[in-house]
Amino acid sequence: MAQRWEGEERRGAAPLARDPPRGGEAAGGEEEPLLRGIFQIGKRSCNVVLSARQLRWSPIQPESRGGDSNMNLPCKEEFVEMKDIFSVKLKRRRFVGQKKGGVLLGITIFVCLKKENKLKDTAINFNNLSEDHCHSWFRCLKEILNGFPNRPKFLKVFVNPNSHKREATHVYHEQVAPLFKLADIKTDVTVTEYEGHALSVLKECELHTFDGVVCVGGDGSTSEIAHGLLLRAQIDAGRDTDYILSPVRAPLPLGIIPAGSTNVLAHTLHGINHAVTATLHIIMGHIQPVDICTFSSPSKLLRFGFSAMFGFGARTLALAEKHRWMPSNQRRDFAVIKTLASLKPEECELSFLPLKNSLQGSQENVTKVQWHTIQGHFLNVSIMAIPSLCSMAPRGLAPNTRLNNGSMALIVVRNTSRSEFIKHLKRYASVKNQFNFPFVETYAVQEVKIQPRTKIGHDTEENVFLHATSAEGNYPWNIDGDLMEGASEVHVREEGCHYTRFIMQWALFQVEKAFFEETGSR
Ligand SMILES: Nc1ncnc2c1ncn2[C@@H]1O[C@H](COP(=O)(O)OP(=O)(O)OP(=O)(O)O)[C@@H](O)[C@H]1O
Repeated sequence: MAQRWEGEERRGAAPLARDPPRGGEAAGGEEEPLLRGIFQIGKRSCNVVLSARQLRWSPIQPESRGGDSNMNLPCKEEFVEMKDIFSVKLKRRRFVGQKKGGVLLGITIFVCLKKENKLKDTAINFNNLSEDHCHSWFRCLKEILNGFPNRPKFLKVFVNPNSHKREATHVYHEQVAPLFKLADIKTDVTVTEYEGHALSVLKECELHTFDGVVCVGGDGSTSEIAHGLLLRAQIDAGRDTDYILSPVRAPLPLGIIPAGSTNVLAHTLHGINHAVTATLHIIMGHIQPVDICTFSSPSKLLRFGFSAMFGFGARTLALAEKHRWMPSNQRRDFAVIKTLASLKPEECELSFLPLKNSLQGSQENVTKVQWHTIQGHFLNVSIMAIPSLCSMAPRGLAPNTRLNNGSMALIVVRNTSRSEFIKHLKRYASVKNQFNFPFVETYAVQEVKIQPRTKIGHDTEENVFLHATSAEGNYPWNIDGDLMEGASEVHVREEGCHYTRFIMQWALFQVEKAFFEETGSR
C-alpha cells in the first residue's frame, strides 16, 4: 500500500493533493510511467518511478541469504502528487561564494505541504551522481511542472513600505521573494511612494505582460489594487468609469500577502494570516472566486470594495486616523473606547434589494423581488460581500455570507443602550451568535442604498467622498479599512464579482441580469 510522503510533518501536515485511487491507479487504470530510475533518498537506495501525476519511490529490497528478496520486510512505497511540487532543481556541491559549476549530487524537488489552513514548503533530495541520469529526470519533471496552466511566470508586485510597522519590504524580501525565485517566477516590483501610487501604475502599465498582480501590504493597499485592477478593466473595455452598470472582469488574478496592521482580506481568503501560505497559494496558482461590490453616489462610482461600515465602525476608524502617531493596536483600542464613550446613532433611511433566492424559492418569483425600506436610528450599518475574518472576529464580521455566493450581508444595529451594544460587540470574539439581539437585523442582499436623513437631500449631486478631507459634519465611511467622508446617498451593489482565495481572479457579472460579461483576456 503506497503512503503519501509527509516529510518531517508526518503527524500533521500533508501535501495538498487527495489520496490517489487505491494501488496508485489513476482514474481509468494504471498510470503510464515516464521514467524509472534509482536514487538515494535519505540513507536508502530507492526505485523511483515518475508518471505525469505522481513521483513514487520504494526502498530496494535487500537480498536474503538464500538469494531471494527478503519478503518479510514491508515494502513501503511513498509518493508525492506532481500537483504538490512547485519546483525542481539540480543539486550541486559548491564552495562558499561559488556561483556556477560544482559536483552534481542529484535533484531536489520542492513540495507544498498543508496543515489545516497553513502551507509550508519543504525539499526532498533524490541523490544520484550521474549527470545524464539527473538531467533527463530534471527535464522531464520541469516539463510536467510547466504544464500546470494557472501557475504564474511573471508577476507585477506592489509593496507598501509603510504598512503596519514598516515591515512589508522585509516580509517581501525575506519570505516572499526567495520562494518566487525558487519557483522561477519573475517579478516587476513597485515599492509604493504615496497613497494612490499603485492605482496610477495600474492605470498605465503593460498589464497584459503579467500573469498576476501581487499586493504586499494591508487591507488599504489590497483594496486600492483591487479597485485599480477593476477600473483598468473598465477603461480597457471602453466603459464609462463614472457610472458602471455591468462591469467587466479584471484581466488578472490578484494575490494578497498580508503585511499590514489589518489583514482582513488576506485572512478571509486564506483562512490564516500567514505570508508564506499566501505566497505558496500564488505559486501553486490556486484560483478562488470572491465577491466584490461597487460603492456609488447617485451620480458616480466611488470605488470597488469588499466591505463597508457606517456609524460606529466608521467613526472608530475616523478617530484612529486622527491619532496615526500611536502604535496601531493602541490606536485601535483607544478609538474603540473613545467612540463607545460618545456612542450616538445615525438617523438614516436604508433601502435594500433582498437576494433573489433568499425570499423566494421558485424560479417564477425571481423577478418579483422588490426594494425594502427601513428607517430609524442606527448605531452601525455593515455591508459585507465576504465574511471578513480577523483576529477580533475569528468567525468573521459577517459569518453568514460566503466568499463567492453572489450576495452581501447587510447587518443593521439599531439604537440601544451602550451596555447592550458592548455585549453585541463582545460576541464577535466568542462562539455565541453576535446577531442574536432584538436590536440587530441581518439580511442577504444584492443592493443597498443608504441615505443619512440630515443636511443634504436626495438630489444633491455633490459628492463629498471625492474630497478626501475630514470636514466636520460629513459622514465617515469605513470602506475596507480606508476612511472616506460623505454626506450624500451611497449606493452599494453586489457585483457578484469573483476573485480567488489565494491568487485572486475577478469575474464580474451583473447580478440583476445574471450573465457574465468578459473581456476574454483570461
Ligand atoms: N509610501 C506610502 N506612503 C504612505 N501611504 C502609502 C504608501 N504606499 C501606500 N500607501 C497607502 O497606505 C494605505 C494603508 O496601507 P496598508 O493597508 O498597506 O497598511 P496598514 O498598515 O494595514 O494600514 P492601516 O494602518 O491604515 O491599517 C493604503 O491606502 C495605501 O494606498
